[in-house]
Amino acid sequence: MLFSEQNFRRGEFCGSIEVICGSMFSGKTEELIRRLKRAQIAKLNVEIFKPKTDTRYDETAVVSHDLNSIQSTPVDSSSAILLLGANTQVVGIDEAQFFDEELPEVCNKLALKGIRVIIAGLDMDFQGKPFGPIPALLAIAEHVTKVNAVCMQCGSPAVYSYRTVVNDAKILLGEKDSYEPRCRACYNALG
Ligand SMILES: Nc1ncnc2c1ncn2[C@@H]1O[C@H](COP(=O)(O)OP(=O)(O)O)[C@@H](O)[C@H]1O
Ligand SMILES: Cc1cn([C@H]2C[C@H](O)[C@@H](COP(=O)(O)O)O2)c(=O)[nH]c1=O
Ligand SMILES: [Zn+2]
Repeated sequence: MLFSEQNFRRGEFCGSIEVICGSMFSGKTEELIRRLKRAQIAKLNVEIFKPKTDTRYDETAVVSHDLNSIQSTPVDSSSAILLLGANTQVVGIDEAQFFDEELPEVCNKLALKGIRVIIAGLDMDFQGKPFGPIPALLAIAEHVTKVNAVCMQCGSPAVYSYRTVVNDAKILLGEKDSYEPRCRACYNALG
């Protein structure tokens, strides 16, 4: 589904929250970058944030698995997003699952200032459990896009991120070395 750059306007107000969720490799970051680059082309002021801890591909840029990228500001809490993003027109946030539980309220405050807030994050962790602030963000968003990866076992649409290494920690940064997207049947080893 394609998104227009402008929300329905009542007077000058155009704030909104969009969430892009799904498993690893489902295209969340690519969709986030696509929307943010279109906002930049439209000459809107855009501020992009990611968790400071996410240094997988780059210290500062948001980078997709296909190495598409866009510059961002790494921050260590959602309060920094409120501080640094309050005077812009569009705020983008990647890897939102790693932020604290205050993130939904921060996004709400930004949207109420008239800002278009676009968030990408994992809806489920490797155990298939809701991940961090994403469920609460899904509840308050105007627009939710759930994207699917391709199951690495059977080729069906994949909604789970299966961890291929033995490690029970909820947070374990990684890519194809430690995760593969799987469909419901393959994730649960059915059939
Ligand atoms: N199993 C897979 N299913 C879908 N895309 C995959 C898979 N493995 C690698 N990719 C690549 O990953 C890209 C998506 O990367 P990205 O947007 O960073 O995903 P996400 O942020 O959801 O992890 C796809 O365009 C595709 O080229
Ligand atoms: C499922 C799961 C993932 N992670 C980590 C692994 C990656 O570093 C990111 C997700 O990145 P992507 O852009 O969505 O591919 O999250 C984790 O720490 N714990 C998990 O359960
Ligand atoms: Zn499968």
